[in-house]
Amino acid sequence: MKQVVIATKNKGKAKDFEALFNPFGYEVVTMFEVAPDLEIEETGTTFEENAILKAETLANLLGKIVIADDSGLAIDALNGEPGVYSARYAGDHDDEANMVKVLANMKNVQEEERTARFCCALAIAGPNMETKTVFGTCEGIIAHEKKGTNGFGYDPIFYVPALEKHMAELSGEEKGAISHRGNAIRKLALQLAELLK
Ligand SMILES: O=c1nc[nH]c2c1ncn2[C@H]1C[C@H](O)[C@@H](COP(=O)(O)OP(=O)(O)OP(=O)(O)O)O1
Ligand SMILES: [Mg+2]
Repeated sequence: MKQVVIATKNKGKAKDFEALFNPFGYEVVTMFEVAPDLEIEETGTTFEENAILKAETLANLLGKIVIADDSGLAIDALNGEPGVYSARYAGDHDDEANMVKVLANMKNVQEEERTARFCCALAIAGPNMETKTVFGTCEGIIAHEKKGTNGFGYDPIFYVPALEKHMAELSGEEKGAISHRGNAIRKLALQLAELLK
């Protein structure tokens, strides 16, 4: 099977990418397989900067084409927080604690003010090519409680009005069709077949 290397150590994210790539005959390979001890510090202040950092670091190490994803949740009532710091919002990469913190900060926010979006910057880097980035978003509403067990991160508290479901109630395929990650990948689609051949 053809392979696509993703510079991630997030198993939920890797599953999202599998739903997006497997139908096209690509196996998803992550840092767990190719560089389990590599720690990439996310020092950027934008999603794009961090995606480029992750993609270029792993591409340089492996000498092959790598895709990286830096993503997060931007909540309007919290001035775009947690944003680039989504993974570290409540401390150290704890999805459960991050959701508790969002729900607490949104406690007194009225329905119409609960708008938010997931954002995803993808970077693709490799030998003898200029690093490219694309950006995708997915609009939704911060719910008052968690619902659903699929997905990862903030999916249980993110309500998707168009589908009348929380993101964590969607299958991988359903999520990919409307997600920030899916929307970003679709912007790369034309180049991907050429780059990953
Ligand atoms: O579809 C999503 N559904 C729910 N939550 C999501 C999603 N997409 C990003 N998020 C949240 C999870 C994490 O709190 C942060 C990503 O942080 P981000 O640094 O990009 O990923 P990460 O550190 O988990 O893994 P890695 O850097 O190894 O790819 O935004
Ligand atoms: Mg990260």
